[in-house]
Amino acid sequence: MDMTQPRYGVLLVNLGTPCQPTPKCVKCFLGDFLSDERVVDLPRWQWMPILHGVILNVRPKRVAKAYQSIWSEGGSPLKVYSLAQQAALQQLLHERLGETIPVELGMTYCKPSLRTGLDKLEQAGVERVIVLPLFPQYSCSTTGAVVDGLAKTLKQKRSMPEYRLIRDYHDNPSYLQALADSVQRSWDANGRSEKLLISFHGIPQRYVDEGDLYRDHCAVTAQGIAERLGLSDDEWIFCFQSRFGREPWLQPYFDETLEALPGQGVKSVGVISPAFSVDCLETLEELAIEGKHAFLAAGGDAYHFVPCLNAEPAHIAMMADLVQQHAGEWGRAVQTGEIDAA
Ligand SMILES: C=CC1=C(C)c2cc3[nH]c(cc4nc(cc5[nH]c(cc1n2)c(C)c5CCC(=O)O)C(CCC(=O)O)=C4C)c(C)c3C=C
Ligand SMILES: [Fe+2]
Ligand SMILES: [Fe+2]
Repeated sequence: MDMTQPRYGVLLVNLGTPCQPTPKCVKCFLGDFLSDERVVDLPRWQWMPILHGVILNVRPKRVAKAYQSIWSEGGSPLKVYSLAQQAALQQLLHERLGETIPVELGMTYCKPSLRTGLDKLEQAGVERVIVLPLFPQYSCSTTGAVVDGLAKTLKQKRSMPEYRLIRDYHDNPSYLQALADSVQRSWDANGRSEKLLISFHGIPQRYVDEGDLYRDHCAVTAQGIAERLGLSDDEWIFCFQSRFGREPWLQPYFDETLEALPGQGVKSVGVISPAFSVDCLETLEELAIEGKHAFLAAGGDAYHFVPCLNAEPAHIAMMADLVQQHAGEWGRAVQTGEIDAA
């Protein structure tokens, strides 16, 4: 074996995000994302006129404003944090293994693309790839779309690497512990809230009725966090945010649940959103800013959003564990022929 060839590489995959918080870039991102049949599965003849005739003319302006309110110096928070994870994971794998395991980032939509991530791994000499979508709970609309995107990318090439997919990690004990610890830190800093809302990005109820594992995965994650914090059943609420379109999405809805709480005598809440590996528009704007306004306007006193795990060491250590477990014999010299050669 070529000693400079890495044993394997890692492709971290996140959803994607606009490159600038402008209506033009947001339109390009939404057009790519919302054209995917995995995300919106209506018949094309029905959906395309709505998408191009209505949504892409109206939504980008409003959503660009929301992106502007959370934009950071390095760009979109989703991209900044995902790149920080990439660098930290490569460094930790190097520390643990004493050799370079290249880690690259690819997005399902927009840039850096899956193609860019895979090309970089190929250029580093990688022939075996662990694909780690940054979606802890499986959904056809996220992880399913990653698999489609990979297939589309590989179709453009004559060769392909061997690859393994980490389908989900919704019940990984280190992931659950890191989430529980992040809530505890928020309580230590802000006081313990009366209720913890464990809110997940929603999907249409119909996808679950048709077999998507997402709701079950979310329920296990939520239960795992509540148990680790020693919460009784009346101290936490399982809910879903970001409804889009007309059909019913997973319920209970975050916004309705939140706004009803002050009327029921609940004046302080904590909010955590474990479906997001990194902070992004949905957490920083919808949950941290809009959620707070809505709760205070409804009569609440204290609202604390618990940030995503981002590039926190416990999170990166969990990712490294996942990668090493899935790499299995790829990570061992005995399988590479080095021992025979010695
Ligand atoms: C239209 C249907 C949508 C489905 C189904 C959906 C599932 C889904 N999404 C995420 C993670 C993210 N979504 C983000 C933004 C976002 N999501 C939708 C729609 C659906 N999501 C839209 C239209 C948008 C863009 C914003 C808007 O127009 O309101 C993001 C944030 C991206 C960023 O740039 O910060 C993430 C992350 C999951 C995990 C999921 C299903 C489980
Ligand atoms: Fe763009
Ligand atoms: Fe989404």
